Amino acid sequence: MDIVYIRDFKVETVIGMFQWERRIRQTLSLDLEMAWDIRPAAASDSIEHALDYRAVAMRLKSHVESAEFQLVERLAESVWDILRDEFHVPWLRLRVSKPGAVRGAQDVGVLIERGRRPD
Ligand SMILES: Nc1nc2c(c(=O)[nH]1)N=C([C@H](O)[C@@H](O)CO)CN2
Repeated sequence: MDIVYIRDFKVETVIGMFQWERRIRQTLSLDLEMAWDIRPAAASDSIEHALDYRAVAMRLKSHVESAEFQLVERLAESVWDILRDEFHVPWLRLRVSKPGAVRGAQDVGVLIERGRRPD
């Protein structure tokens, strides 16, 4: 199985369950691993056959910046919905990190795997 990835993708959004968090924007970091057979793109050398990581990043930036979720869980699932439905990604591993949310920890968050992992 091949992977197209985006690492430490920082996006600002309203996120959190506390009142003070509803009034500010916080920076999240997303790490994505998306299953994709890269051989057709390698053979054709054409973006048409590739999972365009720039297009994915731009779509997710727009989505996350305009979202106002309380939980990182909800945000993670919404990212999977977009990748599955709009980009036809068959399998995703996604880490959503919220830096500085817990004193003493570098970051906290969720790590999910969704979809069917191709062989
Ligand atoms: N499993 C989760 N736990 C917590 C979340 C969350 O999104 N998922 N969020 C918070 C607060 O918003 C926190 O980030 C503020 O410091 C607490 N626990």
